[in-house]
Amino acid sequence: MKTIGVLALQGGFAKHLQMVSSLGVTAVPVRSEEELGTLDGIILPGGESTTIGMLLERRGLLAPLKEKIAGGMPVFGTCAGMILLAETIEHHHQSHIGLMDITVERNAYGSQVESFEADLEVDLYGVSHNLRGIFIRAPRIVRAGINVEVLSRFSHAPVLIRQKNMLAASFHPELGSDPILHEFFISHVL
Ligand SMILES: NC(=O)CC[C@H](N)C(=O)O
Repeated sequence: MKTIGVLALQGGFAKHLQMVSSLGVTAVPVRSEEELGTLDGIILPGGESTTIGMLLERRGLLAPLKEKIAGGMPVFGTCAGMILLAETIEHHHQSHIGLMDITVERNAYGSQVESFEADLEVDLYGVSHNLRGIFIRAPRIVRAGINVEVLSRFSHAPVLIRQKNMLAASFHPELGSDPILHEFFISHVL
């Protein structure tokens, strides 16, 4: 039986826990280094990336988490979780994991229309799937390195990407009704 951790320091971790559990997989909140040890994979939720990064550092979790992911632990970062994974965050100096070969711009989809939904086509290895993407003060991927696979785009920018054991979305798949990306993470990335 697989166990998926959901980083539960701040932000939208509850819906991720629910979605993973609804797929019949054990989901546990993660708040300490000890809790990292027993996981098959981890989800980094949306929220405020500066706060999550600061709490990761304060709790001594940043270095061990980075080490685990660099060592191959599967990770799925959504929104702020994707920002934490990005190698470069434009215009901001904040604590982050920095292992994905991407540059992101925080809150990049405009300050007036801060949140929106869009119909996305996601390409899950030959199987194309329509998904409603919920974007909440979402980051934009402004650069993706050659090792980064783009699984979906919205208005030309990648919004769902994979680099080896790391999957990331600039939107919130846990807030929709379709668990396809959680299923994909569990079956293909794990
Ligand atoms: N929904 C989200 O996770 C928003 C991310 C947030 N704007 C940040 O920069 O951290």
